[in-house]
Amino acid sequence: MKIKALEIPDVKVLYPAKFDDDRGFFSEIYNKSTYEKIGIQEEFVQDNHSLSRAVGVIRGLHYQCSPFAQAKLVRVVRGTILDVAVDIRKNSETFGRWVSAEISAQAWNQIYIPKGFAHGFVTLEENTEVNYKVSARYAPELEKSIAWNDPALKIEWRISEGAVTLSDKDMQPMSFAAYCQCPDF
Ligand SMILES: Cc1cn([C@H]2C[C@H](O)[C@@H](COP(=O)(O)OP(=O)(O)O[C@H]3O[C@H](C)C(=O)[C@H](O)[C@H]3O)O2)c(=O)[nH]c1=O
Repeated sequence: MKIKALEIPDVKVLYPAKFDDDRGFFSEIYNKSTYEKIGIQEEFVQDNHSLSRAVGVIRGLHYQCSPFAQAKLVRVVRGTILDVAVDIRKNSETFGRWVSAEISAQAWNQIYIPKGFAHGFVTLEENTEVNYKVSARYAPELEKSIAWNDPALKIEWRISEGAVTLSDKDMQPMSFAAYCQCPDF
């Protein structure tokens, strides 16, 4: 499988093989032993699927605190997202830096995001459906949000601020400065 390490090498873009034939195609979209060999050791315990109808839907930046911190393996089954991961590990040399990658059904790629990152994406096509595995169950009481448009992070979302659709939760996030006062990783 082709792998592309991003500027923060713990975050990887994966390109699973896709076997086309006259009937259509076949692809192993996850295989524990294959993924362990490339360093993805987590046991994934939950699969998520979200549909975002509009272009410019931003979901994020989210993370769960220990003991339910989540590694994520994200793919897109319809449409396209710009996926963003922010390093929020206080002792990391890339603390506060972010990486992004375009993940799409067309490219048939995936992005692996370890624990210790705040995660989000913006949809770049209508009716985009995202499937992702997480390594810990949903724990809403331990879930936190950092502002997607925090000036301290300067994330390039490729969408103008006026064209963004957010959940109520994502309209009341904490600032990155507030996170830095009491980091969770
Ligand atoms: C995340 C989650 C949500 N829910 C319920 C809770 C709400 O009633 C509803 C929508 O949840 P929320 O608005 O938090 O969904 P997203 O905004 O897509 O959240 C996700 O956005 C970014 C991309 C992430 O990386 C996280 O996986 C997750 O935080 O689904 C569940 O029942 N289980 C879950 O694991």
